[in-house]
Amino acid sequence: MSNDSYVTDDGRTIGPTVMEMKNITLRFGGVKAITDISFDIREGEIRAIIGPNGAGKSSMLNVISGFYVPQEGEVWYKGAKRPPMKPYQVAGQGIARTFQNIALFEGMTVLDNVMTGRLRQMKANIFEQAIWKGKAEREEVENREKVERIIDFLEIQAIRKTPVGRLPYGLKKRVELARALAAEPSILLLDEPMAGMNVEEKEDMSRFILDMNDEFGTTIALIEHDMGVVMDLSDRVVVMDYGKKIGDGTPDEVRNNQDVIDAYLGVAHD
Ligand SMILES: Nc1ncnc2c1ncn2[C@@H]1O[C@H](COP(=O)(O)OP(=O)(O)OP(=O)(O)O)[C@@H](O)[C@H]1O
Repeated sequence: MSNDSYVTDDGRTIGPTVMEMKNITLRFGGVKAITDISFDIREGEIRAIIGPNGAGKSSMLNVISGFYVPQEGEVWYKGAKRPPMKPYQVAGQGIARTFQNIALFEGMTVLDNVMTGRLRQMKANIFEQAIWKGKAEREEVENREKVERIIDFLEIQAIRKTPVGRLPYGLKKRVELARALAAEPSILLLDEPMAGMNVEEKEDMSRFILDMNDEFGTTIALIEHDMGVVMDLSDRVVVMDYGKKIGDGTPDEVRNNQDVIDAYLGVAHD
């Protein structure tokens, strides 16, 4: 847990701890997917969780987003211990996520999909909308402005009115990112954002993640299988292997960690 701030070499401010995982253990019957893992996420940073197949990355992402409640350990968010919560409650606290298998409304346009990301911010209820049109209209205008800014930012203006189902994979991923960003999350969780992408798409996605963090100050936590892509992107990296944490630090620290090298080369464990 850290209360101080620092400025990175590229001029971004990394703030105090916003989320802390304390001694998390998660079991599925006899299988221990996560064993006693602790780490923190700081405001404004890009934090990656990496590891080989079956390391427990998805399980960890699902603990953060409330899909799984661990048998042991605590999740601390904004200075308070989080009680067991449903995923929608976690989302309500400002933790947005994307999914590896893209969860968009295929029949809806790009614009409408991104607008759904704003639902949490829409305060006027149906009753208020009926008796106080002005408030609902003002809200609608404000939501549209925010959404249009994100659409411009992610360079998807040209496909605003296109049904998502017609888009290629790389663009769908970008729309999903736009929708998550529209929620103005305190933490944005990305589930293997580069999976299934070609080199060019990976480069685009890396750039958007970096720019997003820079422009909106969004705190980003991502899980990724491919070690290469996250090293240029992340401020700090947690490395998991067989459900355990085997490394945690800057990309350089992690790259030179012998346990990490062994895990990625498939060296046998004790
Ligand atoms: N719902 C579940 N039921 C039972 N076992 C599970 C479940 N989800 C994950 N596991 C097991 O937990 C371990 C960690 O899996 P997890 O999917 O979290 O790893 P991962 O690092 O995300 O892997 P990958 O890179 O292959 O997606 C594996 O042994 C997996 O078989």
